[in-house]
Amino acid sequence: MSTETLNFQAEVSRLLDIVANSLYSNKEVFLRELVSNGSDACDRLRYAAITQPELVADDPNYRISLVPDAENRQLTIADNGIGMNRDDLVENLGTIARSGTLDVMNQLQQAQDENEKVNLIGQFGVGFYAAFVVADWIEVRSRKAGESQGWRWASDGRGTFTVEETDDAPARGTRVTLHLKEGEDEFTESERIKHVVKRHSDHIAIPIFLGEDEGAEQINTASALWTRPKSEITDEQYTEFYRHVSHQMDEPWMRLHFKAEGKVEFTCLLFIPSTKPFDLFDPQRKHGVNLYVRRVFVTDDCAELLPAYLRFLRGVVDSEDLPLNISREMLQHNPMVQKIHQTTVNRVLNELKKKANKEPESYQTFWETFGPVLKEGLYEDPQQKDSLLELARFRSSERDGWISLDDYVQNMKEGQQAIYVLTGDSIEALRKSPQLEGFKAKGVEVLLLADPIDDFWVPSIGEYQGYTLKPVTQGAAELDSIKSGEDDEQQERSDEEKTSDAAIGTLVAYLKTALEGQIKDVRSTERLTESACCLVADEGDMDIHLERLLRQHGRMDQSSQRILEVNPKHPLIARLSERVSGSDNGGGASPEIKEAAHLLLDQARIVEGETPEDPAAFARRMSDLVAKGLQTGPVQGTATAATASTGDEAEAAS
Ligand SMILES: Nc1ncnc2c1ncn2[C@@H]1O[C@H](COP(=O)(O)OP(=O)(O)OP(=O)(O)O)[C@@H](O)[C@H]1O
Repeated sequence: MSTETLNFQAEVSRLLDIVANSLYSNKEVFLRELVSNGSDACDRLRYAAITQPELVADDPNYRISLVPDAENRQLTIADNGIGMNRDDLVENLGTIARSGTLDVMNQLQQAQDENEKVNLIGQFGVGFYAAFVVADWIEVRSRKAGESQGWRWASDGRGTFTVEETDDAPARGTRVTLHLKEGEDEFTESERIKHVVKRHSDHIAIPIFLGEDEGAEQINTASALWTRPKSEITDEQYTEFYRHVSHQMDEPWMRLHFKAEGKVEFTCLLFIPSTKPFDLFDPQRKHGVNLYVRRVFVTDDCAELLPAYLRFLRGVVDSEDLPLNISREMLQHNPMVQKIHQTTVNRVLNELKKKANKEPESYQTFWETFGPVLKEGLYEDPQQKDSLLELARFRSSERDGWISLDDYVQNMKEGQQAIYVLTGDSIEALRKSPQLEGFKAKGVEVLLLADPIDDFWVPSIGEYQGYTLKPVTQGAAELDSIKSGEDDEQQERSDEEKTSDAAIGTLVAYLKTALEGQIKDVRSTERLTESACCLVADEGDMDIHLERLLRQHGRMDQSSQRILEVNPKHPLIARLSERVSGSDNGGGASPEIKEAAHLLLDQARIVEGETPEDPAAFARRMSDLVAKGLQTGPVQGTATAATASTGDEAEAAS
């Protein structure tokens, strides 16, 4: 078969440019990446050989060899792992098959800081392509285990690569030959190579040799890192291992290394990254923990091993008890896997609690990065609800920074029966929500929740320490029973206000009639202090923000009717009450007031982040009122009950 010349996927070409520039200061990592690929290839073959021992019969000892050739300025990285055939070469070394490719490419182009770029590249697993930082061109010769045909792939990393059959491939596995650029001779020097391997690849469990002949020297420890005693592992070795398993280049934020003994025996070496992996919100929600059985890699895709809400974990779980030839299907309902799952979740959550107590500031950065994922557990894992609630941190209407539920409970007012929450699209918008006004006036703290997941877990939580979690947008505001410490003043005000109770009652009745069919009810509220009106959900109805989210995602097509609450102390409402109840302007329902009723509802909808049901009618009403306001001349002073009615109504629309 003749030579095929193929184009790199467009993203690969762009990536190659970025890699060449941004990895340059850290170029020795190419060796780590290629050794890591060789090790993965051996791991995969070892697993395949459990059911097909003939694949390795003539060469059962896995190894990686680094072969420098100073004379020709070449370095070859060879492994006797699984190998690649033509299609594998084209697919693996010509494209980036990962989801989220474009996203990361865009982030890469926008990244300013070198470290940020290196980290993004690391998350992406550019692995192999890093070799173009030191090589002009690269040849890959490979023969897949169990196949007879060998293949040669070659490229100078400038847009195209070639693939052809070759007789010159290894008996099994892959040989990557780097034709080093001028000036990169250091990577043919034995001492330099040994140093780089010791530094970045000592944790690799497959032996790495310098040279291929009889006298080849093994230059790594070659025992699985997680099996070594903790006291013998340095921080650097842990970090390099983390980078190997996570394909990220950042520092791990936390590590957890333990051996579970008892009914089920296994070793765990887990890490939490310090930066967000680019696919954290990928719909597949896969975790990054590899399953090994007695040091043999089995799969990186055992969903049952860990819950999706811990998918930011990276590392390995190595079981002593599972059968080596276990299939995916068998893993699904395996009681040992379930036990490993439970034990590991408990250990991770406990470790997080310790971190939260000992290093609260560092814990907050973790929470900012992974809190939205951890919160998924609040409705997916009822067993861990209490632990997760203890770990959760929140923004609050009363304080800056993050607070825990315990902090909240300690700050509750006398008579307060619930933990109040408000969900929405952003913390900034929530801080301005009219629903908070009454709570703020009484100094009652409200938790502000702006992650999409919040709408889902809040209803499922029920209580924390005997207090119900309650959205402030739902039900009556219950503020009467909470003491603010200003009760005398409150008393005085309420005497004064009683006079207008009847008038407000009439307005409420009138609004109900005017807006019939559009709302469930109208009521006077204490919830508001500055705004004229707002919308709330009836007790037992779905939260307004949750409903909007579901509608946006096509999971719901109807919208529930809401309750319009009006603030009796607001000048506009007071003036409307007077007009409706009667003495001036003939009383009752003048067309002007009917228009105002619609404007009240529409402004409440707008504040809620919704659109008026009939935007054209809203615009017309508003223009009419403003025009009338202008005809009667400038409005004097601030809006009070004595202000011209048209001025008030114009304000209703603003
Ligand atoms: N020595 C090798 N033997 C067999 N396959 C290899 C080898 N080197 C690379 N590959 C294949 O090429 C793919 C891409 O390698 P690359 O180093 O670019 O990314 P990677 O981050 O290692 O990929 P992944 O994270 O998916 O393992 C690998 O996933 C593997 O399938």
